[in-house]
Amino acid sequence: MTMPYGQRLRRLSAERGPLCVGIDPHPPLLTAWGLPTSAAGLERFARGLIEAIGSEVAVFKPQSAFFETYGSAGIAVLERVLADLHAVGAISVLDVKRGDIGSTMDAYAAAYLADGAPLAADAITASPYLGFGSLAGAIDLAAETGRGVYVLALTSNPEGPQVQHARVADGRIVGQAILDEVAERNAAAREVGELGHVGVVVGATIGRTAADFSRLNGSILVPGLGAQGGTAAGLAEVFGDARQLVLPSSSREILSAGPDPSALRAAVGKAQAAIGDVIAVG
Ligand SMILES: O=c1ccn([C@@H]2O[C@H](COP(=O)(O)O)[C@@H](O)[C@H]2O)c(=O)[nH]1
Repeated sequence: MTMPYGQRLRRLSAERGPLCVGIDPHPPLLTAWGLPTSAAGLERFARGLIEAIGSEVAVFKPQSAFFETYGSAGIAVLERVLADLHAVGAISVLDVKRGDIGSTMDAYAAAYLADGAPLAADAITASPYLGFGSLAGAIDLAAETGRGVYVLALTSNPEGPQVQHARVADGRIVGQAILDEVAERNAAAREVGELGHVGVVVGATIGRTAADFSRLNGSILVPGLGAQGGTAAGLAEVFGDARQLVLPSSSREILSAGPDPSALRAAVGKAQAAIGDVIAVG
């Protein structure tokens, strides 16, 4: 039977360090790497990155938008990137931020979380803003197949609080209500001392927060480091005692060190050291 996502993530983070490298092939990055802004350039960028650092990083997060830009050719590259990540033993979190009515969400789940699906990843990002319950099919399928779902809770962008800080009927902010829903889905894993398979996305940029992560028992994917202004040192302030759950994610800051493989490895090493000073995984 496949190992549950939470266990796989814990094991690999302990081995390689808790770092997620985002694969965000922005056109200016392709140009800076001396590559054409085409599906061929995209492929050399993404697969060259994995060749350089794939065996040293626990988690990669391909950003689907940059692959979709090139249509079916870009999606074909994404399929090969997901296969490469599997081959180097890294965890893939496909950043697709899907969210829809339940019946359609089930189809997205079949596309990304079912065994044998061409675009199957180890986890996806999902949006709960059609209601947390609409994600139930994806969360259930992920549990069955040893995969994960990261639910947007408190995002890194400045517009996020307009929705995520609004109050629900009992006075909690929406972001906290999402954290609490995720905690409920992870409660059974908590009882057996394992990390649950439902994670959340919380930006490194949100600053000091009253959010309560104490019952979460799931991975906290934390984008916003580097290019958006978040720092590894700031993680302690944002997450306090929950920082053991944090999976910091960095895209442009690391990618801009390429294409030289040794420079990419140095950028990864630097990020891992800075994160290691704040988070000890065991
Ligand atoms: O709250 C969120 C959720 C997702 N993202 C995504 O992460 C990367 C960030 O890239 P950087 O270059 O490290 O800024 C990107 O794919 C976003 O779509 C996020 O930034 N914030």
